[in-house]
Order: sequence, then structure tokens, then C-alpha cells
Amino acid sequence: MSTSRATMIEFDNVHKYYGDYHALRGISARINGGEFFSLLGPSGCGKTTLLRTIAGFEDISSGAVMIDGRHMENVPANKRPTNMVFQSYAIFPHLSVAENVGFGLRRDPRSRAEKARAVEEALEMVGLKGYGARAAHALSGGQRQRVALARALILKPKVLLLDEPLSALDRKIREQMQVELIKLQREVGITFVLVTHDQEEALVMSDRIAVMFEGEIAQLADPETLYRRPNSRRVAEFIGVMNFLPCQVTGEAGGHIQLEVAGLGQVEIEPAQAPGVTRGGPASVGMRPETLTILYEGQQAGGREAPGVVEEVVYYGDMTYYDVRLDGLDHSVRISMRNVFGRPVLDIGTRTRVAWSPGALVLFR
Ligand SMILES: Nc1ncnc2c1ncn2[C@@H]1O[C@H](COP(=O)(O)OP(=O)(O)OP(=O)(O)O)[C@@H](O)[C@H]1O
Repeated sequence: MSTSRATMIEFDNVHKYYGDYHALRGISARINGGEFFSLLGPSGCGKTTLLRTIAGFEDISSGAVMIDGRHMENVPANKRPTNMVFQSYAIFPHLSVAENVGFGLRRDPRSRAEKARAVEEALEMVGLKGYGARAAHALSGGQRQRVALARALILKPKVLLLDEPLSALDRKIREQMQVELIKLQREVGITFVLVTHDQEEALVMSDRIAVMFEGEIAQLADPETLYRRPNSRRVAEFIGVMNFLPCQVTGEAGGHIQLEVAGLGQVEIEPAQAPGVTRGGPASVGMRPETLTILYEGQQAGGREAPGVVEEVVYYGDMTYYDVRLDGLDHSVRISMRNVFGRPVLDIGTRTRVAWSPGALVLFR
């Protein structure tokens, strides 16, 4: 959580060209002090380029980058209050862990004993207390990334930049490191800016996320807003799974938007459920798989329900995916249900009813 609300980083209409290629197309955004902020997007969307403009590794073509109220034009990378942790473990294999962590303190005027204490503190912060004397080359991937983190943190930057720092790690270690990184960020209170293409990682770790496509920010919001109220189909599809049903906007009354949705019938939604909608054009509604429920025989929905046929059942242990083709729809919708009672009991071809909630719909143009 944020310790300070003041703006730490500001992008003002940043453009970046590589030759003719327009890599950043008018980025404007603010990152707060003490915030865990992520740049999320598919390969090539410009997220690494944007991160590198903060570090000063990349010049911008026009616009401005400010850090802590200071214009960064003509401020070289080594004079900026930032430090970067890379995907590859950029540590020196021939040095010890402590030598790696203390590397940035070579010209620090403090005494040897003080520096050694700072190194030990940094190692403790990243969960490597007592590892100082070990050879860096003998560490595991996760441990090397911790050393890289400690080496960055010991310099006490105002901003820590993380370029896919966990992507080379195994899934289990990665998930563990995600939680540790969040804790660490809360502890040190430094602004973290993370680049990732992994939507789950961004949702788990971030206070706010900027979703980028083709050099632009498509949506900037907290994880829950991004997930529940994506402002475009593209953002919705990039973050998790979403079902789309064609619909018509039939009217507006009492502050509500009235829809006729294929497979669902007439529905009223709140304006907040149409975050990206401007007037005109064909529309569709989105529904997340977990907002739908399969009703068993005799079970009451307590709300809205739609009939259909089970087309596919995929068992995942803790949950089952059902693909159900609702009557009046030419494709199936995906439904995910926790397996609280064990195995799925519906067979392919079974007629069933699907419970849904108007409040869980999102309208897109
Ligand atoms: N030095 C460069 N010269 C020319 N084009 C570049 C250079 N660096 C990046 N690009 C191009 O700019 C675009 C954005 O690159 P960037 O590395 O920022 O993307 P990304 O979203 O971080 O993707 P990835 O996750 O694959 O690194 C890409 O199309 C890339 O090919």
C-alpha cells in the first residue's frame, strides 16, 4: 500500500520513435509515491521502452518525463533516483553474494564495517540473511533474483524499476516471489514499477496497472476495476476470460441502460457497467465465467436464468469449466464453477439452466 500519495513519476504526452517506428504514442500518466505500479501488455506494446524512459536508458522523441518533480531531460541514467532489476540475473557470478550486493557502494564514503552492515540488512530484507559469503554462481534462480533485488535496494532509490524480474522462474517459485515482493515493497515504501506480460502477476501485485497496446495506454486502473469494468473488449480479453454476447441498446430510463441481449433477453444495467462506451455502433455484453452458475435440476436461481445445452465439460480439480450454448445463441459461453462437492455431474448434451446476474455484465461497443 502507498505510503505517500504525491506524484513520483509523471509522463506528459511521451512519444518515442525508433527510426520510423512509433513505439510510444502519446503516453500521459502519473505514478504515485509508494505505489506498486505495473505496465502490462503483450509483447511489443512498448512497456519495456516506457520503463527504460524512466531509467534514462532511452531518450524520448517528444513530451516529458518527470521524477519527483524534476524534469528528466538531460539527466543521465546514473544521476536519476531510480534503479533497475532485470529479467536475466544480472549478477557477477565470480563474486560472493555480499560482494554483489555491495557492488554499488564501491565509492560510498562509509566505513567498511558500515557498508557490511548495510549489505547484511539488504540481504535480510530479501530473505537471504547469512548468505553473504556464498559464491553467487552457486545460487538458484530465485536466490539470484533476490541478490539482484538487494543490490538495487541497498542504493536506496526512490523508484525501483523491475523488468519482468520473475519471468525466468518456475511457477511455484514465481508465485512465492510475487508475495514476497509485495511484502518487501510495503516494508520499504519505495515506488515499484513492474513490467510484465503476465496478467495474473499484475493483478496479484499491483496497486494500479496500465494496460498497453501498440504504444498506447488502453486503460489505467486498480486491479479490481480492470477486471470487473474493462473499458474495451480488448482489455477484457487480455485480462482473464470473458464471454461476449451480441446485444442491442434499446433505450435509457431512470439512469439505466436497457439492452436486448442474445440468449439472455431484456436487461437493465448501470452506466458504470459501460465504462468504455460512447454512442453508436454494434454492441456486445461481456460476462466473466465465474459470474455464471449451472443450476442443477430443481435448483432455483433466485435471480435471472437462461436455458441451454452443455457442449463441453473440462475438469480442473478445484474447478470445472462448462461450455453451454444458451438457446438463441450461436456459440457457447464458458462457465467456471468451484468443485465444492467434488466431481462434475453434468454430461455433454444435457439440457441445463444457467443463472446469471445483470450486475455482472459489462457493455462494449
Ligand atoms: N532499440 C530499438 N530499435 C528499434 N526498435 C525497437 C528497439 N527497441 C524496441 N523496439 C521496438 O519497439 C516496440 C516496443 O518494444 P518494447 O521492448 O518496449 O516492447 P515490450 O512491450 O516490452 O515487449 P517485450 O515484452 O517483447 O519486450 C517493439 O516493436 C520493438 O521491436
